[in-house]
Amino acid sequence: MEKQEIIISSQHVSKSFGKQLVLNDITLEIFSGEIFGLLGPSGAGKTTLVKQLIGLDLPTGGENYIFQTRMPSLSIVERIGYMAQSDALYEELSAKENLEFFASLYGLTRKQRQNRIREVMEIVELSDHLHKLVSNYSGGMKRRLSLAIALLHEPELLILDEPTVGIDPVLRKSIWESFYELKKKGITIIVTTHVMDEAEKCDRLGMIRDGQLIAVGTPAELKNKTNSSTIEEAFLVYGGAES
Ligand SMILES: Nc1ncnc2c1ncn2[C@@H]1O[C@H](COP(=O)(O)OP(=O)(O)OP(=O)(O)O)[C@@H](O)[C@H]1O
Repeated sequence: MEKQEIIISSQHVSKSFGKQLVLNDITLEIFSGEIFGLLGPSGAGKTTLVKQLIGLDLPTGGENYIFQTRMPSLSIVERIGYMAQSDALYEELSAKENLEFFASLYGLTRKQRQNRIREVMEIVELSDHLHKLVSNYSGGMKRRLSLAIALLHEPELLILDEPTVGIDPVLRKSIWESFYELKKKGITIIVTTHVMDEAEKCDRLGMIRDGQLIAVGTPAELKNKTNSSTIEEAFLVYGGAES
C-alpha cells in the first residue's frame, strides 16, 4: 500500500494557562484524506489542541506542522477551512451577504463566488434560506452556514470544532454524507466531538482526556484492543488505565 502523506504533525505539544496544564505532551500524525476525530469529554482540551494545530494560538511547548510547514504560518491559511465552536457570523446580514463577505476575503472572483455559494449551500441544505437574515436562523442552521463558509474556498484540510452540535439526527447524517463526499475528493477532515456514535464514523480517532492523548487508532482497533463492544467502553478502559 502507498505510504500516506502526513498532513498534520504535532510534536510534543503542551499548553498551559497559568498553572493549569491543558495539553500534555501531545504527539500525533494525521494523514491525507482521512477523517480524524478528536474525541473527549467537555474540558478535555479538544478546542485548545485544534487552535494550536492551526496556529490560532501558540503552544507553550512543542511544535505543530501542517503541510510540512511549521505553524503558525500565514502562507497556508488558504489551504485550511476552519469552523470554530461558536459561530462567527454577521447576524444582521443575510446568509448570502455573509457568504459573499467571506468569499471576498478569500479572493474569489465574482463568478467563482456565485458558483461556490450555490454549491456550498446545497451541501448544507440551506439553498432555500439564502436570503434570510442570519438573526432569523435557528442554531442548527447557523452551524450549517458556518460549515458552508468553511467550505467556500475549497480547502484541502477542514478543521471542524463540534460541527454537528445542535443539529438534528437526520441532518447530522446528511452532513456526515457530505464529509464522505469531501473525503472522496481527497480532503482531509478533522472533527472534534464528544458524541460516541459520531466517533464511530471517523477513519481514526484520537481519544483525549485531561489534556492527554490516551489512545489513537481506528474505531475497530480501539474496541478490539480493549475488548469493548462500544467506543464509549473503550474510552473508559483507556481513561482508567491512565489514572
Ligand atoms: N483562554 C483560556 N484561558 C484559561 N483557560 C482556558 C482557556 N481556554 C481553555 N481553557 C481551559 O482549558 C481546558 C480545556 O478547554 P477546551 O475548550 O480545549 O476543552 P474541550 O475539550 O474543547 O471542551 P468542550 O467539548 O466543552 O468544548 C478547560 O479547563 C478550559 O477551562
